[in-house]
Amino acid sequence: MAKLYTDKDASLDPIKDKTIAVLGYGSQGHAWAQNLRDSGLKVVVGLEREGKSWEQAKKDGFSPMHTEDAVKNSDIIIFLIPDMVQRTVYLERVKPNLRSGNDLVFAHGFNIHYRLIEPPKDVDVYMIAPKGPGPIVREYFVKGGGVPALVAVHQNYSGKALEKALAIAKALGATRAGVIETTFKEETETDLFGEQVDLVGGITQLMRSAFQVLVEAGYQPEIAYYETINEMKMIVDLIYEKGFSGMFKAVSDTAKYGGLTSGKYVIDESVKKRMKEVLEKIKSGEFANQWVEEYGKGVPTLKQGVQELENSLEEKVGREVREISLRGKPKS
Ligand SMILES: NC(=O)C1=CN([C@@H]2O[C@H](COP(=O)(O)OP(=O)(O)OC[C@H]3O[C@@H](n4cnc5c(N)ncnc54)[C@H](O)[C@@H]3O)[C@@H](O)[C@H]2O)C=CC1
Ligand SMILES: CC(=O)[C@](C)(O)C(=O)O
Ligand SMILES: [Mg+2]
Ligand SMILES: [Mg+2]
Repeated sequence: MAKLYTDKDASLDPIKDKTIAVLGYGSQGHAWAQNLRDSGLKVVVGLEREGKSWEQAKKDGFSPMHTEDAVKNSDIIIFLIPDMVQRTVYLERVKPNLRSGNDLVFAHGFNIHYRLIEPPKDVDVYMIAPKGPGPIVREYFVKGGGVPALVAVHQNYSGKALEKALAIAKALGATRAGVIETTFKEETETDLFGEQVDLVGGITQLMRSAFQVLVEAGYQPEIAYYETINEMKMIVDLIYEKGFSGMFKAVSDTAKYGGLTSGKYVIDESVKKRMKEVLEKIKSGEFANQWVEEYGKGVPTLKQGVQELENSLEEKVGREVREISLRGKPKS
């Protein structure tokens, strides 16, 4: 197994006297800023303008400042703004204020790997990539746990980049679980692949298609929602805690037999073949170019997709069904 870093392998010493700028106060930003502060580190929040994030940061006890001021006042600069925004913010606000010996830190390798950001030689460039959504990074930390993370070093000017990456991972709570070392290339390509074919894209489409088949066949939408979408969480929780075999142990033999046979019939080799095409587009940079172009046009495809999803029957039914399910979910 890959080397696993846990709490005992990481120390906050290399960064305890540094000031850390967290740029962005969204999904990851709010979690990092608060976790690092609660771990005793000196954190400033840097934002472009006064708005929703600014207000939220103030509510959480920070005194947010404009991006360039946060950069001027810090040693370590963490990019927790959307991937497509990072290049412009880097060129306009960060680079002009960067000092030799500063650190540029990322939660995902996109901008460095695809060379949208090309840092000068005299800074450290490293990454701590949590393998979970921002709100969970905060929630687990508050409850005494942590979301696992990957660390990677792109540029090691100080010779201490890995130690600092592990220190931040520790302050985030990630070493309470475990941290594995990777490269910017491996993290970027696998993260994009996972979210596209599986975590975000694949699972959504799988559940929606199953829901639609039942509804189109005349079954009640609420029944279809329970069966194809709502129950997924319980199945995934079992996989998360006990693996596929553990999940199989919890379901009936009928489900095991039908699942094994029909599962492989529906998700067959042709699906794997298209997954490989997706991976190739990620590796070649084609996906990155496509996304940059889409962003430049004002994200029309993204907007249309989100709109279609929001207006779908599965979302409408889901809002009603979730109320019922959440009522039964134990509070903890
Ligand atoms: N969302 C997640 O759970 C995960 C995100 N990541 C990575 O973390 C980084 C941050 O992602 P998220 O937290 O999802 O970002 P987000 O979309 O939640 O970021 C919102 C923040 O960025 C600021 N922002 C938005 N547009 C801006 C603009 N044009 N100029 C300047 N600031 C702007 C907002 O004011 C807000 O504070 C990305 O590199 C992402 O790939 C990595 C792991 C998981
Ligand atoms: C939450 C996460 O890890 C993702 C899916 O990769 C992301 O939000 O980019
Ligand atoms: Mg991810
Ligand atoms: Mg991602």
